[in-house]
Amino acid sequence: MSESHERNPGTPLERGWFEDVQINRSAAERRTALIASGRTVKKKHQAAWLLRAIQCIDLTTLSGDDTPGRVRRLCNKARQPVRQDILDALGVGDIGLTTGAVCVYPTMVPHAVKALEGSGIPVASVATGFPAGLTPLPQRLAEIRYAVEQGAAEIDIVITREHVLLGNWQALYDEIRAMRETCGEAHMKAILATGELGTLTNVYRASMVAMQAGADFIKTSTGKEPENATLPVSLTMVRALRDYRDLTGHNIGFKPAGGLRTAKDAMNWLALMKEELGGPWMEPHLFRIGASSLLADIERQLEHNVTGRYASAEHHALS
Ligand SMILES: O=C[C@H](O)COP(=O)(O)O
Repeated sequence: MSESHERNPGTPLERGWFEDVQINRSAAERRTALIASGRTVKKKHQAAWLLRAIQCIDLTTLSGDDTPGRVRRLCNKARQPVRQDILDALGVGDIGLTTGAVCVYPTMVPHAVKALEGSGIPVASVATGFPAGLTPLPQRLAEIRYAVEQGAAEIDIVITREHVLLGNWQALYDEIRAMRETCGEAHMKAILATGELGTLTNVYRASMVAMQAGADFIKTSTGKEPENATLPVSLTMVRALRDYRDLTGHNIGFKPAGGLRTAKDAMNWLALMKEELGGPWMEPHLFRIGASSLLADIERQLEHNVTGRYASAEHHALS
C-alpha cells in the first residue's frame, strides 16, 4: 500500500449509520448470481484481469506446521508468481509482477521480511489471537506490537464475534480503535469472521463499526470458519464500504479471504469490485484477496491462455 494514499482516520461511533439498516439475504443472493453469471471476459482481457488478480493476492500460509523454509518458498513465489516464459509470451515479462503481500503468523514475520528484502512486497501478519481472538486484550495488543517490531507493514486483526452477536457496538468499536492505535504506521485489516456473525445485517453493522474505528481494510474471514468468503457477504461489506465513503469521503479497502481457489473466483470478485465501486477497487491499495492456493489455478489458466493447453495441477503445485 503506497503511503501517498490517505488513511482512514475513523469517526466517533455513529450508531445512526448502521442500527436501522437491514440486509435482505435473497436480494443479495440475486444480485451476486447476476455478477457470477453475467460477465464473460475472454482471452487477452482475461489474462489482464488474472494478472491484476495476482497483484492483489495476499499470498498466505497460516498453518500450525509453518516453518521458515515454507515461508521462504512462499516469498520466492510472491516475487515470481508466474513462470517467466508464460509472462514473456503474454508480453509482460518486464513489468516486475509480484503478489500484493505475503501473509503469515507473527513468529514467521522475520523470515518473510528477510526473504522479501529489496522486493517492495509488504509482509502482512495476522495478530490479536488469530483466528478466534479470545485472548485478553493486553495480550492481543502486545501481539500487534511484536509483529510490527518484527517488520510487518500490515496487520490483519480479528474481532470479538461476541460483541457483534450481542449488539455491543461500543465494546467492538473500542477494541478495534485500540488495535488501530497499536498498529501505528502499519495498515490494519479488520477480519470480521463473517461465517460466525449469523446474519448479513450483522455483517453490515460490524463492517460499519470497523470502519468508524479506523480500519484501513475490512476482510471477510480467517480461512478457518466453516463458511468463508462468499459473494453475498462480500456484496454486503462492499455496500457498507460505499456508504462509508459517501458519508465520510474516505476510501476503505476490501479483502475477501478463505476458500477462493479458482481463476473463476478471482474473476467474480474483480467483477464485483468493478461493478459496485469502480476501477480503483481493482488495485492492491484498495483490494486484496487472501488465499493460500488460488495462485496455482491462475497460473494454470494463464498457461492455457498462451499455449491452448492446461498443465496438470502438480506443475503449479505451490500456492
Ligand atoms: O487470509 C487468508 C486465508 O487464511 C486463506 O484461506 P485459504 O487457505 O482458504 O485460501
